[in-house]
Amino acid sequence: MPARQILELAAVSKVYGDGTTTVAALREVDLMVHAGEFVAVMGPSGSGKSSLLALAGGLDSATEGEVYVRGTPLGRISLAEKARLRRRAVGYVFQDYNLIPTLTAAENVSLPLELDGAKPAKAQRQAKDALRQVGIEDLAGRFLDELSGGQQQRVAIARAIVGEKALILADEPTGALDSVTGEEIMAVLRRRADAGAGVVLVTHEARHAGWADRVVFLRDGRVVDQARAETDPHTLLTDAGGPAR
Ligand SMILES: Nc1ncnc2c1ncn2[C@@H]1O[C@H](COP(=O)(O)OP(=O)(O)OP(=O)(O)O)[C@@H](O)[C@H]1O
Repeated sequence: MPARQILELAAVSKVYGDGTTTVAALREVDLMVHAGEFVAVMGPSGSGKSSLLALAGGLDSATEGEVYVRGTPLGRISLAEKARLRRRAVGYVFQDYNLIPTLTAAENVSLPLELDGAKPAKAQRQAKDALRQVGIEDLAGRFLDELSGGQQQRVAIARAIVGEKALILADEPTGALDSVTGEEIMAVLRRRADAGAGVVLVTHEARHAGWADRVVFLRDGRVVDQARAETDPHTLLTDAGGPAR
């Protein structure tokens, strides 16, 4: 049986702005991520990595092409349906965390589940488990402003993995973490993929890409290379100076 498709970008282009000030952030990108697959996206600054992730998570819309999450075309459903799909199926780690400062760590993680109708006791249990996976279970009752930057980043990761999301999208999720904790987070993402999630990680760190099944390399909004992770990701970085496709 073919692996279940979790995410597909089909000829997706993204243009920001209009008139004379347009920026083509993505150009006809095709990408498929299956259940159980961990894909790393690498590329120079401005190559379109965050744009790709935002489109995959339904936070922004494609200018051309279509994004499918579990087979649902995001461009052809209502905003309410998109919000529901995002809450249920997609975990997103934002670069700037996007946490709610007036809530505790545990509340930040359980809130999306409760908004989606989960019973509070179950949501709190799942939140605690997610915090345990990222190594900060003991900080569950702390408010956000009582946490360090790295601890807040771990709360953001816990919120993305809670409730067994089908698709986990992580934009540079370890910037505030020391290298040992960063590796632990990679192991958490790897485990989520092994349990059946599709995982897409944007990273500058070749070391982290080593946890992925596949590395997608972007340049000027185009996919220029896809390598199995056995390829040393450094090779991709040094090849970046070659001609665009
Ligand atoms: N909201 C926006 N409005 C206008 N241009 C944008 C917007 N967001 C991104 N861009 C432009 O689109 C291009 C791709 O940006 P994007 O943030 O996706 O790249 P990136 O590879 O994630 O970069 P970095 O590694 O620096 O985070 C860049 O030229 C950027 O300036």
